[in-house]
Amino acid sequence: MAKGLRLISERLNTVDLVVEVRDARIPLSSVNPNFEKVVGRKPRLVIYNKFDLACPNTKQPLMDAFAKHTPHTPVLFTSCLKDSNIRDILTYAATLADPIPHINLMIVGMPNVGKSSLINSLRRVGVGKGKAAQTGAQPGVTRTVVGTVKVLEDPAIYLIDTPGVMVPHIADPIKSLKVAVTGGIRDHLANEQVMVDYILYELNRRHAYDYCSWYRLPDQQPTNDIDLLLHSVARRIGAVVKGGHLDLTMAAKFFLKQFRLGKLGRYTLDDVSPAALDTFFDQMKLYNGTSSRVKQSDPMAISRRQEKKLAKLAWRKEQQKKHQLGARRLQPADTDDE
Ligand SMILES: Nc1nc2c(ncn2[C@@H]2O[C@H](COP(=O)(O)OP(=O)(O)OP(=O)(O)O)[C@@H](O)[C@H]2O)c(=O)[nH]1
Repeated sequence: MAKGLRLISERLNTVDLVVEVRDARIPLSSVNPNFEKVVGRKPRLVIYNKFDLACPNTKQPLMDAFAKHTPHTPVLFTSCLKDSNIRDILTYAATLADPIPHINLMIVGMPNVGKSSLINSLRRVGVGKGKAAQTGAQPGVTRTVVGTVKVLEDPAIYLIDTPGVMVPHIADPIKSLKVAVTGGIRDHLANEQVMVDYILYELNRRHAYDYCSWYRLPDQQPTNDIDLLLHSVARRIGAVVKGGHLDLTMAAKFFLKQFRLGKLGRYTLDDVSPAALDTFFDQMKLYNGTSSRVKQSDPMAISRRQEKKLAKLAWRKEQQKKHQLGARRLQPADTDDE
């Protein structure tokens, strides 16, 4: 994480446009606040990738929020699998070509959001060339800066690939579950059955009950019981181990994969209501230093302020003491003078 941020900041001065890739299924949770501090006010294009897996209704509220809070930051919704809207990225980057003779783009984002896939899509669409970056279903495939790759001839546009940058510790357990179910955390670090339980909760909350018939749940009725679901899934896919027992881990892995492939439907797991988006943008402004408000949510910021305040108080007290001491020292002389 620290290495990733360091690599980004080292290359930043050679970059004309930062292309920040986010996962459209978790448009708020796939943002790394530390990254805001590093990239700050550099020209940026925000990409909501994997839009083919996200709820289509979330596009408009997100666009409205961008127009309201950061009107100079363009935002695009892409799918690297279908190369949809990829040309729009090149078209936007090309607008920077005057006066810059060739444009350097840097692709950044959390693990597994599709950075490498985007590089390959851009090359396919821009210069008709094949794979330049390795992709993978598990996070952390992009490890080092691959170098620069040309994605358009005229005007010349180059790309730098960077490793995914992950928040070191996501304090909010729901946020970390969202990142995990969308593939942002390596599966062996997150419990599959817990992830499936969360997906089940989200499906039920949305009354998305198709799973009941697909996996032949008893009486095709929705359930909150993860065991019941996993037993039905295991039976349906024939996940049986020695002795005829059902393999619930295999069932959980299967269900998770179905969700990630969009087979259970298109879902956006973050709240994109106007109020939630206002809060999100306000927080981001605090991180990248474009807000005049005090950073209440960051205890470090408060303690630093308090530290300064205390230092000021201590200095004043010191001055007062010196003053009093000086006054006391002067007193006898004054008396002498009398
Ligand atoms: N459905 C869908 N899948 C995508 C899309 N973009 C990428 N993927 C898949 O998501 C997975 C991760 O893609 P990568 O391009 O390797 O992601 P990355 O951000 O480079 O990942 P790291 O190397 O972990 O940083 C792969 O299985 C891709 O096929 C998309 O737009 N839609």
